[in-house]
Amino acid sequence: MTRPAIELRGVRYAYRRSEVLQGVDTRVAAGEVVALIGPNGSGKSTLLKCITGILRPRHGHITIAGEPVKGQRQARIARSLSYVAQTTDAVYPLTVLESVLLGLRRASWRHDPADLARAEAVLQRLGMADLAQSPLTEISGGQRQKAAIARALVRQTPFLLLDEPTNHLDMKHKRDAIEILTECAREQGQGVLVVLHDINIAVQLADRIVLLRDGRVMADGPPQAVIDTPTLRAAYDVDVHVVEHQRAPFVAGYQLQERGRG
Ligand SMILES: Nc1ncnc2c1ncn2[C@@H]1O[C@H](COP(=O)(O)OP(=O)(O)OP(=O)(O)O)[C@@H](O)[C@H]1O
Repeated sequence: MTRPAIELRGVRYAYRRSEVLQGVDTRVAAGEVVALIGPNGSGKSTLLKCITGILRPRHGHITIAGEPVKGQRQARIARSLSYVAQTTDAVYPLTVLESVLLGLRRASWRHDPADLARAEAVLQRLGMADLAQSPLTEISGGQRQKAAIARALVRQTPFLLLDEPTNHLDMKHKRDAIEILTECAREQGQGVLVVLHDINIAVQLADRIVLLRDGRVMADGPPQAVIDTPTLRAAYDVDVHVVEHQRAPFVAGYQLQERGRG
């Protein structure tokens, strides 16, 4: 039996006249981690927003476990997926714990003890238990990013979409985030789609990497099949060097351009 999946077929999206997504086909199956990479402006965040139903593509089809996103109410889509947006600025001084409980969006002012236990367990898992009572406006950018991840994890939806969830995190917290997202896929069978700029993290984390450039899928496959020197040079216009490290591709660095020397 095929696993439930998010499927995209021929997805096109334009904000105004310029088409930002130019016919994207890909899928994310339950239990799988897919990393979405590509240069700035290649359409990664737009693609995530199309899947969530925040943006409505002009052409193409998106289905979540066989149900078309088109025409579905946001609340219904939200039952199938959790979304962590790129910016996690705090506007309201909710505590970290309150913000995680908000992820459950219960229609009651009283929090169920089971919800509280679930939220506390997620904070514990992210190493944030000691910050539970801190206002979101008084914690660091990296801590706020982890609170946003916690808000998504507590919902335990079949699919998780995360837009650059590790960009404010230090090495240790990046490693923790990789481990937690891997657990979500392996142990809870969630399908994870994560936008990343750090290609080495994408290689460590993902079963498949989708490389987007100018709104088109340039490569889609296991890390070993997608990450190599010629592909990355073509995608990013940078003289990058990919080597092999622990039997996986590893971006070792890139050449700086000579500017005005000599
Ligand atoms: N609200 C908007 N209105 C108009 N154009 C937009 C809007 N949001 C994004 N764009 C444009 O759409 C293109 C794709 O943007 P998107 O944010 O999807 O790229 P991205 O791959 O996520 O980039 P980054 O890596 O910089 O986050 C860019 O050229 C961007 O300027």
